[in-house]
Amino acid sequence: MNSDGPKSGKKRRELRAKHLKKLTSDQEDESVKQVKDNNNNNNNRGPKRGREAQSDDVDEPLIKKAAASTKPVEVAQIAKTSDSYLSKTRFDQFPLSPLSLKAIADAGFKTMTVVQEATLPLILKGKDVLAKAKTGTGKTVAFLLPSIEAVIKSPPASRDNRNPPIIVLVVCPTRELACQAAAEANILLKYHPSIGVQVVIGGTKLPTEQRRLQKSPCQILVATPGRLKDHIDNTSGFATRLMGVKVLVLDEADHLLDMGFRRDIERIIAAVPKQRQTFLFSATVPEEVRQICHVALKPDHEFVNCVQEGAGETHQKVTQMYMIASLDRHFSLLYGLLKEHITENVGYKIIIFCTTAMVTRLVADLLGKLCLNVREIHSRKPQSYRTRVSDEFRKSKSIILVTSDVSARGVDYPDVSLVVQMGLPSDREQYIHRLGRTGRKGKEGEGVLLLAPWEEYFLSSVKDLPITKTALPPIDHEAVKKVQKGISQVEMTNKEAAYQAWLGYYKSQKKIARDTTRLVELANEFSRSMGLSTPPAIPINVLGKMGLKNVPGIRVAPGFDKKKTNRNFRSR
Ligand SMILES: Nc1ncnc2c1ncn2[C@@H]1O[C@H](COP(=O)(O)OP(=O)(O)OP(=O)(O)O)[C@@H](O)[C@H]1O
Repeated sequence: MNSDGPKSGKKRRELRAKHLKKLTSDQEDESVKQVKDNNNNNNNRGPKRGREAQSDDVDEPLIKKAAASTKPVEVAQIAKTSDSYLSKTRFDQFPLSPLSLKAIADAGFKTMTVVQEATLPLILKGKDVLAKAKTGTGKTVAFLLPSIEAVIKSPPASRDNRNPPIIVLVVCPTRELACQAAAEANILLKYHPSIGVQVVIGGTKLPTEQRRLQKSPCQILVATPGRLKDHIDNTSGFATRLMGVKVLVLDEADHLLDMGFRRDIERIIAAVPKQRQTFLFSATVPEEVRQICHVALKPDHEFVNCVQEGAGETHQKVTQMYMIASLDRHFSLLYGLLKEHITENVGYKIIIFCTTAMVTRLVADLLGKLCLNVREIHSRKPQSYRTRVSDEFRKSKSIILVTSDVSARGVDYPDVSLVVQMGLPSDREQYIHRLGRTGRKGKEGEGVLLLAPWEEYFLSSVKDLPITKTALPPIDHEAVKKVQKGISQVEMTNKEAAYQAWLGYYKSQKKIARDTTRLVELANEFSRSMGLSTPPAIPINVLGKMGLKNVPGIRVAPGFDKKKTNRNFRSR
């Protein structure tokens, strides 16, 4: 059970929800592409300009492996002596603007969190910082507060400047996270009316954002990488505005520096001045990221590590369990698990992570048929819907959110009591971030990972975490029958899309995809778990793209809808 947060926390959450609404209210309803698709599709490039042209012409990626030049500032000893995410240091012990301090007091923050205490003095000294701190421990405020100081210290733009400089650029991997960071910034800016924050996140037509940027200029811009790159390429005067950047922040830095975002991040780094301060924050910083962080950070940057490796990477107060069961039992097990948690936890709040957008839709549909209070978020929902559901989930109790990885990182939903991960997480880091949606701000929580026997190998990547095997809960015959009835009521088109998406996801998992005949056998097992006696047929062009043509067990569909089928197997 979660302990209740202080009253001020509730007030702050309400404030943040209000800010979130304001930030996204002017977005149009439009089908949403996968966030990463934003990065890959670059069809609408405008003419190259200055720095952009330079960076675009570079064949070699800017990000190459090199020895990390960092001397880590280990603050693990702070974390060790206290189980709390809070330190004893007050914000007014640092030379911060009195107006920021006033806003911090209004927000109900009494003392700094460990990561804030460790990074602020270094940042105020002008250092670049790579910071690793557990999920839900206040990293957003840690980078926003000194960023606001940088704006305050910058000379105000002259009134007749048509392209007023953007001083702080914050890059986040998902739209939800960008909106949340901007909302947090607005809380800190309560008494700084002359400092503006804007988000550019996609999910709306580019001209709408261009008009908004023009109408209300800002010194702080929060953006997702794909859309930011679109603006660099297509928005008049935008590249000039970016030349004013003094602070660049990469939130969820390890994710932004991995392959899916790398090219976009390289473009963004090339579009801001070399003379700047850069902050990289995340709850996970794998060695590969340490090796390549020099592309964004100065050689003398500090690595602030607030986390002890291994067990220390997750919260002690969050119990972690895994269950191994054949696929045909997963839906019944999930139902049993949810019923048990709901009975034992008044005001429960559950997040279920699924592998892809279409599997998410299927699971949400099924739980809806089973009369559970369920919502869904994934990349195939319009942004306005995602924002509305996200808001509702943030404020509600006794509710279940089924989601893809668009909610895996950074999203700050208070009081989540249980996180269920169904199927293979994409990697160890993603497991940690998803789990981190519960147990935030020192609260308690539970995490359950539900795997099939052939997915058990994943456990070796998290063997240093306190995750223990748990017995399968007994599922009575009635419950199994209820689940079977529920799944029989789920629309056929949703099952077809889920099957194809499932196959696409596991085809991208090297260990499983090595033997394609086995992969298809497993997919057909998944199909049977949806109550289908024969697996859905897949269009030949999609099979070609997946490299699964002529694999035994696959059914080929005669015609194909190129647009629809491509999206099904890609999106999260
Ligand atoms: N000094 C503070 N005292 C109390 N609460 C704080 C403080 N600083 C931040 N918070 C609150 O802590 C919560 C978690 O913060 P935040 O979302 O920034 O965590 P995070 O470390 O970025 O997590 P994740 O790794 O999941 O992104 C937020 O609700 C935020 O408002």
